Amino acid sequence: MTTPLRALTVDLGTAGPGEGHFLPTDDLASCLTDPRAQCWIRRGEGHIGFGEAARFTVTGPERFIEAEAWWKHLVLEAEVEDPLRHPGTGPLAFGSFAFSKTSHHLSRLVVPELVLGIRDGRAWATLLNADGTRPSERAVRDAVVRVLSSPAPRQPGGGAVRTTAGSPTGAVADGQVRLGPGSLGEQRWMDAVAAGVSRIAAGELEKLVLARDVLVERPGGIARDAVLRRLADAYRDTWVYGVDGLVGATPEMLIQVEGRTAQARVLAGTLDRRDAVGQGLDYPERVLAGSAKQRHEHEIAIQSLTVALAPFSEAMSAHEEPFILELPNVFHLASDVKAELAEIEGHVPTSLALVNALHPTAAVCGTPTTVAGALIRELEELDRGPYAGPVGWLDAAGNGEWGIALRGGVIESETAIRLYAGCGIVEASQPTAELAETWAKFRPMLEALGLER
Ligand SMILES: C=C(O[C@@H]1C=C(C(=O)O)C=C[C@H]1O)C(=O)O
Repeated sequence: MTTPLRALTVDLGTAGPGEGHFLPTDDLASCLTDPRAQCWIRRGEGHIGFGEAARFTVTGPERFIEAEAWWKHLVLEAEVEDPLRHPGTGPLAFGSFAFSKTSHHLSRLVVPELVLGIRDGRAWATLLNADGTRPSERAVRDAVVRVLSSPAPRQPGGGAVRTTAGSPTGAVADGQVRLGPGSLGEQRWMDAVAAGVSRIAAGELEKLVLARDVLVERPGGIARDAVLRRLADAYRDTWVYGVDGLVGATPEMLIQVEGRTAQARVLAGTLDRRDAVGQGLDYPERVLAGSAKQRHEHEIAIQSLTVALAPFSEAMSAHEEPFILELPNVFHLASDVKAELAEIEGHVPTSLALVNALHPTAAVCGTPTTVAGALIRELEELDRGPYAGPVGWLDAAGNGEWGIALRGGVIESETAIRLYAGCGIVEASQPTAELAETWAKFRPMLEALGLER
């Protein structure tokens, strides 16, 4: 970068419908007017990025550190006017990182030209100029008006594909959405699970997470923006992410940093909601919190996070007992962990530095990490790409939110998207149950794509 970026953040006031609001909605997902927009949305708030001012791509074991160094340099050089100084205001990068250090997939930070955000009911926008000129307040407001008015938002399931009016899933009218196997068919994947169980029983490792992929082809086109809007609408308690071709709605937070406070949401232990129908209200509690297998799996996941976070923390707290996270497709055993970050050499670590220390947790890899990682490569026969890798954003101060890219997929062409789902395997795991669990985890994306299963 020869010319430093110049950024201006403008407070757009409270967001909401009706007179007196510059942003005429309090639901950020309805501002997903551009199919290529980058986004991070939860309960109608978050950020959407339009256009591109800068980008960094990287592979390998140092991907987080190299990306962090690039970002620090970029923002150090930039001229920033940010009267708000909230987490997410000022220059912001969306990011997605490969799960594996050996992946060919390009990890990336993408810095949009325009970021539109809502936080605690207040809207703001940041415009970045790459040509050395200072953005004016008028230019920021004009840019927001432009992205909101053109092109018009399409209907859910829209794009070139017509949808069946009144269909609860918006099933495609031409009935041509195809669901095909990924790198391993169902039987071979269950064989891999059985092999994983034997290796655990043999004492090689304690827990292993095995994933598989399926390919969805939609001849009328993958309507990326419509998929994201549907996920944001149906899965309000998840973080809905869209970074280039990677889209999904994750319930799992690797690390969230605001100033000196870091938070994580650890999940492990899953129950398909369909299996809970008619079983009584306390069924999820009994099956998840009351099961030694699920509690064991969960304990391993928490341990892996807290041990990795401890060197960066002055204090850490978590509830004694995990809680049940209720999503439209599954129940999870969940724990929130909060840490007060320590200053190291006069600085609080950036969210990306923490990602470097925490990824991969046992929730998506296993324990011990290196044994599980090698076994994943041996058994899955899959390059996970960005699936189960960190996805999120960071700002100039290092604040950020990095979810784990679960319950999502990668758009591979105009008409094809590859979906990924995995399960924690312990000694008591049964391949058929794990296969069923992957289908429950594919469900948010399948439904957003107009497929029911
Ligand atoms: C690996 C996935 O999910 C992870 C595995 C879970 C489990 O095995 O119970 C639960 C949540 C996630 O930590 C996935 O969704 O693909």
